[in-house]
Amino acid sequence: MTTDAEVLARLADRRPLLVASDYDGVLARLRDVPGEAVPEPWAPDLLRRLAAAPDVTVALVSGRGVADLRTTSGLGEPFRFVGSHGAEFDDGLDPAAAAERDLLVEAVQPLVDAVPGARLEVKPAAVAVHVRTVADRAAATALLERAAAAAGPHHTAKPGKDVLELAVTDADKGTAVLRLADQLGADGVLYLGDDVTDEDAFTALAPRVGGVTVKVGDGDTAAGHRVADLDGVRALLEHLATALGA
Ligand SMILES: O=P(O)(O)OC[C@H]1O[C@H](O[C@H]2O[C@H](CO)[C@@H](O)[C@H](O)[C@H]2O)[C@H](O)[C@@H](O)[C@@H]1O
Repeated sequence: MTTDAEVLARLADRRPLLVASDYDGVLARLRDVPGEAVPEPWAPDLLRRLAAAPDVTVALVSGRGVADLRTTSGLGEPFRFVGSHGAEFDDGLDPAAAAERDLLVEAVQPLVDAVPGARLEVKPAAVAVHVRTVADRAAATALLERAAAAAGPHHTAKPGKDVLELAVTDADKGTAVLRLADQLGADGVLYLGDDVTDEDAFTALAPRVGGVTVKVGDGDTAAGHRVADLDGVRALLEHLATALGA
């Protein structure tokens, strides 16, 4: 960590500081069953260490609903939670979204039931069609296409790792992170993410002075920095904690 060490040292001097991280694939290893994706053993204590530093806020920013994110991660205070790809802040979501989502469930559930290994996850403002455990990859691709068509153009399709989410809002992680940063009056923002929907956050933060974005893993990205995997996330966050004196 040569250049990155300098970047992190400069970031640590900025307060208030927002440390925002995607969950799945960054703080928790990807698993076949979403409910089993618990945090890496090092993550809770390291995040608490960061959050204990003066004027530092740690936020989890996920495609999961906030309630699911809290349950699966086992995390609570003092962290902030942004769920449903930015549609949910800590707790709140427009109740009308649930009714709209139920219509999506009616349209998509029969398609999912027809493909062995596929699973439909029902979230506060979206449904997620999971195909990680579909052995027939052509059938998996076809299912995602059919689900997108069944949802129609008035829903927001968000592709991810072996998943297609169909959301009833057009919220994204970029606007959500900027909103949280503005709420906090943040002078510095760190954002880590591994998936397609994290690109919205990387892009939103790119022009921001004091914004540092980190892509986890391979693939094209708008992020300014990259780490290879979850061990790289751990090293980076430990480095930041040390720079913060935490
Ligand atoms: O924004 P994130 O925190 O990265 O959440 C994105 C989606 O993560 C979950 O799905 C992903 O992780 C699962 C568990 O490891 C894995 O089985 C699945 O293939 C991945 O796509 C979660 O289930 C979704 O609701 C999130 O939107």
